Amino acid sequence: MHVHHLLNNNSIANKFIAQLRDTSIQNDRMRFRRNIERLGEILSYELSKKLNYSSEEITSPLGISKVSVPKDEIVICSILRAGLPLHTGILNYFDDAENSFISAYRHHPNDDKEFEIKVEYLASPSIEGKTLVLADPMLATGRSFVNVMHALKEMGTPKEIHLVAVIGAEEGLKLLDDEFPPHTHLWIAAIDKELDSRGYIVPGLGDAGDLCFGNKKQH
Ligand SMILES: O=P(O)(O)OC[C@H]1O[C@H](OP(=O)(O)OP(=O)(O)O)[C@H](O)[C@@H]1O
Ligand SMILES: O=c1cc[nH]c(=O)[nH]1
Ligand SMILES: [Mg+2]
Repeated sequence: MHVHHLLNNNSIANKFIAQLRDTSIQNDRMRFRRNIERLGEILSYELSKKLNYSSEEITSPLGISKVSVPKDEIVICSILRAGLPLHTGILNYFDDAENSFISAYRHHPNDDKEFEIKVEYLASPSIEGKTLVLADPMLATGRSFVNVMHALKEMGTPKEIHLVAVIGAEEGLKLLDDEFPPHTHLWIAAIDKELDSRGYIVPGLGDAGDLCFGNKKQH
C-alpha cells in the first residue's frame, strides 16, 4: 500500500486537524463537519495527482488550449455515518463521480469492550474496472475499511483503489497494508501511534460520528 501522509509537510491542513482535535472547538458541530469536508477537498486535490490524464483541446473565446484532464471513472464510496462530510468534500472536487454509500457500525454484543463491525446498508453502482475512492475519516483498527471492502466485492473489482481518511492509527494502517492489494493508495491527514482499550485512536479526536451528528444509543 502506498501511504500519502499529508501532515508530513506543513500546510493549512494542520489548522483543520488541530480544530478537529481541540476540545474547546470540536463541539461546534458545523465547524467540525466543515473541517472534515475541507480535509476531504485537500486530500482529493492530492489524490488527483495520481489519476490518469489525457490531453484535450479546449476552445476558449480566443483560441484553442491543450489541457490534460483526468479521465478516470470515479466511484466515491463513504462509510456511514462519519463518512458523510468527507464524502461532500471529495465530491466537491470530483463533481461528476458516481456515488456509493455503505453503513458500518461497532456492535457490542456483550456490553463490554469487545465489538464486531456490522455492515448492513449498501447502495452502489457497479465498481467494475473503475477508480474506487473509499472514504471514512477514522481509521482505528482498520476493520471497518476491510469489512466494507469485502461487502463491496459483489459490485465488481475496481481498477484502482484510493482510501481516504483524516486520522489513522498505526495498527489500522498495518491491517490495511495486509488486507488490500499492494497498489492501493491511502491518503491520510494525520497518523497517531495508539488505540485505547475500546479501540479509540489516542490522541485522535474522540468519536467522529457523534461529533458530526450527536450521540447514538449503543446496541
Ligand atoms: O477502524 P475501525 O476500528 O473500524 O474504526 C473506525 C470506524 O469507527 C467509526 O465509526 P462508528 O462505528 O463509530 O460509526 P459512526 O460513524 O456511525 O459513529 C468511524 O467512523 C469508522 O467507521
Ligand atoms: O478514535 C476513533 C475510533 C473509531 N471511531 C471514532 O470515531 N474514533
Ligand atoms: Mg462513531
